[in-house]
This record gives sequence, C-alpha cells and structure tokens, in this order.
Amino acid sequence: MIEVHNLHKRYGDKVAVEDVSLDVREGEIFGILGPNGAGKTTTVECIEGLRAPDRGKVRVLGLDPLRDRDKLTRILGVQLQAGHLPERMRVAEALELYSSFYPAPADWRELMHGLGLAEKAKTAYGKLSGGQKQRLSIALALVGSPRVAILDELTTGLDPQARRDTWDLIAGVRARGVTIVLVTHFMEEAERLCDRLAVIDAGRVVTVDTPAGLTARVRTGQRIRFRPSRHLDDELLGRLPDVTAVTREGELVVIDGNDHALNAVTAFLARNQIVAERLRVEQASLEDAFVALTGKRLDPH
Ligand SMILES: Nc1ncnc2c1ncn2[C@@H]1O[C@H](COP(=O)(O)OP(=O)(O)OP(=O)(O)O)[C@@H](O)[C@H]1O
Repeated sequence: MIEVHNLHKRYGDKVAVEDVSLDVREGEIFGILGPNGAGKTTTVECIEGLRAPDRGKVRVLGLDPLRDRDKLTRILGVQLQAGHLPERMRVAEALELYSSFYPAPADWRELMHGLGLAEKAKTAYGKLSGGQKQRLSIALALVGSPRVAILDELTTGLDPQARRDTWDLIAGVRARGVTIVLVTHFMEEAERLCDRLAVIDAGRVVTVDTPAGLTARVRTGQRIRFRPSRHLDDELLGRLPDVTAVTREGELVVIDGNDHALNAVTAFLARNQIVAERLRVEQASLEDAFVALTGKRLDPH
C-alpha cells in the first residue's frame, strides 16, 4: 500500500529524516514509534504529499504523493492536528462539509455517533474540549472512506477511557479493510493495535518487526519475585544452573535467570518446603525492547 525508499529530508542544516525505508501492507495497522524529534511526522508528511522529500521515493498505491495529489486525496485519510477548523463551525457542519469533498464518503452521522460526538453535533469547534477536538479530527480523517488512514498522535491528550474507546474504534476501522499508519509515543497503544512497527530514532529506521518479535529480541530470560514463607539460603539458590543472580528487595527475593529458571526455583523451594508467596514472573516488555534498541526511553508528552 505504501512504499518508502531511502527518504531524506532536511530543514536548513537540520536533518529530520536521514534514511527511512519502509513498506506498509494492505489491511495492517503499521505503527511508527520513536522519541520526540525522531522524524516521524516529517516521514508521514512526505507520504501525505504535504512535504517534498530531498531524496528518496514515496508511493501510495503506486501514486506519487506530490505529482498525483488529486488522486491521492481520494484514497488517503489524514488526521490533521488540532486548530485547523474555524472556531464557529459546528461539529455536524464540519463533517457534512468534509464528506461533500469525496465521491463516495462514509456516513458522517454514523461516524459522529461512533466517536461519541452525537451530543455535540451543534457545538461550535471552539467550544469543544481537547478530547472532543481530537475525536472530531479522527472522524474527519475517516469521512472520505479512505483505503489508507494516517493517524498522527491519535490519542495524545485523551483521558485513559477515551483512549481505550479510540483504540476499539480504530480496530473496528481496520476490520472494515482500511490500512492504517499510526504515529505514536505510547507503548501500550503500539502493543495493543499494531501488527508491525517501525522504530525510528534520529531520522533512521532502527528496526521493523511485530510487537511480539521486538520483545522476543530483548528477552533476557525471567525475573522472579516472591516472599519466602520461611528462611531461604540465597547462596544455595544462586548455585542453581539456571539462575544468574539472587538479590533482595525488602522481604522479597528477586531472581534473574534463563527461561528455565522458574522450574528450577519452584523445584528447589518444594525440596526445601518453602512456599513462594506473592510470586511474580516478569518478561521483557516492548518498552524494554525500545530502550535496548535505541538506548532511550519514550517519554510521552
Ligand atoms: N518545519 C521545520 N523546520 C525546521 N526544523 C523542523 C521542522 N519540522 C521539524 N523539524 C525538526 O526536524 C526533526 C524531526 O521532526 P519531526 O516532527 O519529524 O519529528 P517527530 O518524530 O514527529 O517528533 P514529535 O514526536 O516531537 O512530533 C526535529 O528535530 C524537529 O525539530
């Protein structure tokens, strides 16, 4: 659906996109994940035809975003950033107006209901809350019944419940066959929604993988935490071949080991008639994978 080859873009001396290549397949939710200033927005603006690349090639369903702009706008839905509508335009008016731009628009009333904006149909844009503006921008991105939708910072500024509702909505849009590109800062969003992810850092693609594939790459084994029911000899435990370290966090014992560590530790405890209370086993998360790949944390703004 989307091909990007060796994209470069600079603003004056500042290199925003150094070398980005990726391809987005039909029907998937493709995530672009990276810290502030990584070049995510610049990359999607080149895909949308809003910016001209300095070098490299971009195609959306075979169309050149700059040369074939008219055709592209009929198949591509773009979530514009807040503040792009006249303050006094009402929600229903905006949706009706935008739907009139497209040859085969979606039912804008259905979208308005689906996004929880029906009660605000007659409210002026300037009177909406941040979350409502955000939902309206999603509705406007989808009103043309696009084949590809690009959503930049989809849920930034939404409260946790509205964020979850939006995720359900996006999953529903994908179920109708729309391919989605999602620019995000949120690990949980990436993990919940995306089929594949491009991790971008300092203008380059660090890797492209599924969320599960990314976490599997940094799996360092298991970390086991529990409170022993009675005295436990840390040194003996540390001698088990599958255990690499035993430390204490207050009354909890913390054990790092390979993927067999849990079996080895539970067998050891059973032999010594010790019960593991409040037992927890942790695996690597997508956040860990991101840190391992880029050396940076993702700080949501
Ligand atoms: N119009 C511009 N003029 C000059 N520099 C820009 C411009 N737009 C972006 N930049 C710079 O280019 C780099 C990449 O910006 P971009 O917005 O693409 O990153 P991003 O990954 O989307 O970041 P964020 O998550 O903060 O939006 C940043 O260092 C940014 O400051």
